[in-house]
Amino acid sequence: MLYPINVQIQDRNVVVIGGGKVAQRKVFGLLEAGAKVKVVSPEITSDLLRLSETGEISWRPEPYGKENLEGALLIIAATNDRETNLAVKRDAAPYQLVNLADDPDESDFQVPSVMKRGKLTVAVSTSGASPVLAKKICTQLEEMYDEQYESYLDFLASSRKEIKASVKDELVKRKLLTTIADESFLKESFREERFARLLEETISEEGR
Ligand SMILES: C[C@@]1(CC(=O)O)c2cc3[nH]c(cc4nc(cc5[nH]c(cc(n2)[C@H]1CCC(=O)O)[C@@](C)(CC(=O)O)[C@@H]5CCC(=O)O)C(CC(=O)O)=C4CCC(=O)O)c(CCC(=O)O)c3CC(=O)O
Ligand SMILES: NC(=O)C1=CN([C@@H]2O[C@H](COP(=O)(O)OP(=O)(O)OC[C@H]3O[C@@H](n4cnc5c(N)ncnc54)[C@H](O)[C@@H]3O)[C@@H](O)[C@H]2O)C=CC1
Repeated sequence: MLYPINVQIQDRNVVVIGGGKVAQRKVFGLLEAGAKVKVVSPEITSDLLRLSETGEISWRPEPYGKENLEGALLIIAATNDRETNLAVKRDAAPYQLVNLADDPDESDFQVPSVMKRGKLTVAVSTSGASPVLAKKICTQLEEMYDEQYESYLDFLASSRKEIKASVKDELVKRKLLTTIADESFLKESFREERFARLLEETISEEGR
């Protein structure tokens, strides 16, 4: 079974071996999350070339060698050469996580399909059974969780901070946190005001 985590990779080193379509898709996702990406491949796509020219990625125009893995937190082997991909897995240190684009079973991690709405991230995995289905489910989720969730999550984040800072009783705190996650707050046009009133009432009741 796979253990899902959301990794903070801002400014962390990630090495991508291979520079084709699959490598490119992985690189785009990694850059979005702020990773420092190095691509190792004799040839790369025109989009990757552009990224290397602007300095958004570094490119080593050479075939894979073991030394390329040094200092990487995550490694993606996305060449079209199975032997090379397997060599990457073999050469990696035990503390490095390797993704093999052509071998779910040998991979230490798999890249899910992702749907984002501001602070909301939904990652869908089919454990390699059907990446197409994973993508389709994300598209359905995008309709279910539309644009209004972006500001709603910002509201929830700031309200939750206020609740944690000002309400002492654990039960009351839990009740408030559950209340603001109710759909009525999603739809409410004046939710900040409604929340402020609710918090004020709760605090004054607690003080009694
Ligand atoms: C195991 C995994 C490893 C990994 O890459 O991490 C893996 C493995 C393989 N994919 C293959 C094929 C395709 N992959 C896609 C698309 C995506 N693949 C992604 C992830 C994953 N793919 C991981 C499991 C995720 C899961 O299932 O939960 C996504 C979600 C994320 C991403 O890649 O960023 C991204 C959707 C992006 C989005 O959401 O937009 C498409 C469709 C398309 O390109 O549109 C096809 C063609 C159709 C088909 O073959 O089904 C093949 C066969 C290669 C061959 O036959 O040569 C293998 C190898 C094998 O199965 O052995
Ligand atoms: N995980 C996924 O989402 C998917 C995985 N695949 C698999 O991913 C692999 C790559 O697919 P594409 O990107 O479409 O292939 P591609 O043919 O577009 O690109 C292959 C890249 O690998 C590079 N390469 C080849 N040998 C190398 C070496 N020794 N060292 C460094 N780089 C080397 C080439 O220069 C090229 O840039 C294939 O094995 C395919 O089966 C395919 C589709 C989706």
